[in-house]
Amino acid sequence: MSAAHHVTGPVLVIGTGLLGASLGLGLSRLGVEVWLSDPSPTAARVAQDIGAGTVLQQGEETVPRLVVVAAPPDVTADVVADALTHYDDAIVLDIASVKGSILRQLRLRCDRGELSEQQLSRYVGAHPMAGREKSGPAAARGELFTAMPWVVCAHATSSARAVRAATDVGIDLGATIVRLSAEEHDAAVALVSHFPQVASSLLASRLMNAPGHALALAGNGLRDTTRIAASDPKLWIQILSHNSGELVKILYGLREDLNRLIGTLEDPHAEGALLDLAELMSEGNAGHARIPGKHGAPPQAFSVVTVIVDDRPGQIAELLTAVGSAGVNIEDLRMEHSSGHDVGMVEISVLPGRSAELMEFLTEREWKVVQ
Ligand SMILES: NC(=O)C1=CN([C@@H]2O[C@H](COP(=O)(O)OP(=O)(O)OC[C@H]3O[C@@H](n4cnc5c(N)ncnc54)[C@H](O)[C@@H]3O)[C@@H](O)[C@H]2O)C=CC1
Ligand SMILES: O=C(O)C(=O)Cc1ccc(O)cc1
Repeated sequence: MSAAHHVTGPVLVIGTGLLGASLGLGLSRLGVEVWLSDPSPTAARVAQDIGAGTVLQQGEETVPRLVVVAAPPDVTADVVADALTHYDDAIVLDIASVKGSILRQLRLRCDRGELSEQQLSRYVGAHPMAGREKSGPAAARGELFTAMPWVVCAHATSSARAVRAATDVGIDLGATIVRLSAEEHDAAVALVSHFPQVASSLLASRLMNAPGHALALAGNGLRDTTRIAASDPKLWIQILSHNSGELVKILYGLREDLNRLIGTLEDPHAEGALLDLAELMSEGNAGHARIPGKHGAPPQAFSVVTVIVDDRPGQIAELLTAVGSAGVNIEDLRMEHSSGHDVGMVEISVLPGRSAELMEFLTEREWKVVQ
């Protein structure tokens, strides 16, 4: 398939894991010529097999217009520097989750004379705020970046051509462009990505020795808050250590809040203790309400219509078809199974103005709507 796009190939993707293969897949589908390279021949072959591009064979030369480095953060600066040196006209972009440490390593190379200013001007950092808990090319999705933020971090001497290319990749992949400096980026992701990862891992680690009967009671609250605890430790060790300065500032604040909470709960009957707890909860409500909705839209509270379905093949598909024929858009969907029962609860989030008519529509068609 070939569609209108801004990126001009050939594009060389170095590192063909989850992110590199997803990017290759997205650009290949638009008709851009994509070459793939990875020290793991298996990762490169799998990426090729899913349609992310063509493996660049050992010793084979290409003249890419754009190089995208999608390697782990630890090696990203080295791979970027090699690409800037080897391909003397290509724009080089990296998509690692941290930006400041990579830029600092590249600047150091300039200071040492290992990289010229002209070479550094062809580099721009980027970061798609899109991913999965899985790694490797087999988990790649061409639409991974659609409607997700794509941060472009131009540095003081990035050329206009390099910034344009980094932006064009995001636009072609359907992402939403955000421009930040590397410092602004690292402070922002420490708060909205790295801290949630640590919080989720800390929370889930409390479950390691939990008795089976306690885990059997787990509901969506626990599943929601521990989802990203399943992330790849190899990658996250690198992300957290590269952005430790920003993350530690947030953890100091958390430590203060935790100390305050522990103090309150140690004596919940003390004067002011309940007010303290109420404040904690309402501060949480206020923070949660500030998280933007889908596609960066303002936060929006949806109404949830809950339907009980039999746990048998085809039920969900029938329910979704019914919602579609009611002409109501599904904003979010989740399903809960109660263990030991052969029914499931489907929670359908819709715009608040549409829930009453959807409930009536489904009830009339004999769906078991929870009133
Ligand atoms: N996983 C996620 O959700 C997100 C990851 N990122 C960033 O994308 C980059 C790649 O992450 P994933 O694709 O998730 O990891 P991955 O583990 O799925 O893939 C990484 C690939 O890099 C290759 N690699 C290792 N050393 C290399 C080297 N020296 N040169 C070239 N390739 C090398 C590996 O063989 C592997 O195929 C990382 O920098 C990560 O911070 C960015 C946004 C989201
Ligand atoms: O799954 C999620 O909620 C994520 O936030 C995924 C993610 C992981 C790492 C990144 O650098 C960017 C995005």
